[in-house]
Amino acid sequence: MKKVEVAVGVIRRNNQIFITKRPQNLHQGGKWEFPGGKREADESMDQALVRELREEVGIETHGQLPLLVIEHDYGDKQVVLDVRIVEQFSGEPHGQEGQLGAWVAISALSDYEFPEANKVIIEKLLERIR
Ligand SMILES: Nc1nc2c([nH]c(=O)n2[C@H]2C[C@H](O)[C@@H](COP(=O)(O)OP(=O)(O)OP(=O)(O)O)O2)c(=O)[nH]1
Ligand SMILES: [Mg+2]
Repeated sequence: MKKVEVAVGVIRRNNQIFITKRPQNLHQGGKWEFPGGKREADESMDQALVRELREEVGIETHGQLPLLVIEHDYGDKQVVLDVRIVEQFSGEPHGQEGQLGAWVAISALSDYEFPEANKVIIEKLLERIR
């Protein structure tokens, strides 16, 4: 099965992260996520993240810090998530495609339901604020 490469943005302001809810009809729908999406063939990961954050949450990204890369097999789909922290951006993030959005304290992220692959992302963020 082909691996789907996904650029994922952890949008951070102080100790809060902006998350959105995946539309029900999509893969892993109904769960919360860090905004992002598939890299297109003619793009770098950086470019893919800038485009996805513009399309999904309406911000302009000015800086990306690598956090981790996760490979996960959902059975029906194999993904490689390239997760970056975004602290430098302009505009106020909001669900630009009608999806719910929320600023959540890092310590409260574990109260939200995320796709399975996200467990390690949340663990790593928690380690950072400990
Ligand atoms: N954006 C995002 N995707 C995630 C997360 N965790 C996780 O397993 N995924 C998976 C779900 C999807 O299979 C894939 C992302 O694809 P996507 O549906 O967001 O892609 P996209 O925005 O380009 O949308 P489209 O091409 O389907 O319109 O990565 C996460 O935190 N954020
Ligand atoms: Mg997406």
